[in-house]
Amino acid sequence: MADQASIEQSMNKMMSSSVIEQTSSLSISSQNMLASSNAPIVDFSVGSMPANYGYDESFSKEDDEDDSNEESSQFKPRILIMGLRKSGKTSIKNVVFHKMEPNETLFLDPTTKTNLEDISCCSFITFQVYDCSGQIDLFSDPTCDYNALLKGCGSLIFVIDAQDEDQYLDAISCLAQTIFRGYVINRAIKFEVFIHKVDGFPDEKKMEIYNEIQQRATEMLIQQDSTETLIQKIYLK
Ligand SMILES: Nc1nc2c(ncn2[C@@H]2O[C@H](COP(=O)(O)OP(=O)(O)OP(=O)(O)O)[C@@H](O)[C@H]2O)c(=O)[nH]1
Repeated sequence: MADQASIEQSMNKMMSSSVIEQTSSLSISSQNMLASSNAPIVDFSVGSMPANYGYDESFSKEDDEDDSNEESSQFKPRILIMGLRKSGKTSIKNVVFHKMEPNETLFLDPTTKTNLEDISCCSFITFQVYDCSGQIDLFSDPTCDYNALLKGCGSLIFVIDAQDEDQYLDAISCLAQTIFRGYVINRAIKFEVFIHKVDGFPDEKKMEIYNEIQQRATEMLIQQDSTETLIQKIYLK
């Protein structure tokens, strides 16, 4: 099992890479999202992964020790990258994990199916990254077992293209749907929203986009919450 401090270090590295430096990150804690109003606030940050980060609740350390290498590989911490088409998911993955030059991302082909990759930062830091295709809706694709995918997911990164005004509202709506459905399947998922492609925008515009996404996503989540629970806190990081 990977050392938590090392995973933390590698994730922090990921967050400081060049692509993400140009990306405003709005982090939403699922525990806070739909928690009842008197529940404690549990802030999530990249530096605070729980011990069972990315594992099914049913998975225990003993299970890991008993399993063969092949079997235990399915219990590696998992990160899911989702978002509409051309939002920049594969670019982020390649720049962060494969040291691709940002300008080379111009030539990436569209992702047509969910790509799973094992990432090894060193011999004992490994995790899995799922790059989902923005061309298909994960929740209505009969070939995708989204239940299993989300159940074993520790963190879900949703990428929004800040430059694509045509898909902007659709992206926020998809984000709200994804959070809502993901939370039903796995309450431990940590949701990270990357407001991407803000390079070239003045700070004022960045903040405008940031606030709009936060506000609209909050409204949509409140609408979808059929119980009496409320979004308790959304915070910026
Ligand atoms: N301006 C700008 N463009 C970017 C950035 N990151 C990625 N892009 C461009 O966005 C386009 C789409 O990037 P992809 O990574 O293929 O997007 P995707 O979300 O994986 O797309 P699908 O395969 O359709 O799901 C490419 O032309 C990238 O060069 C960024 O930070 N800024």
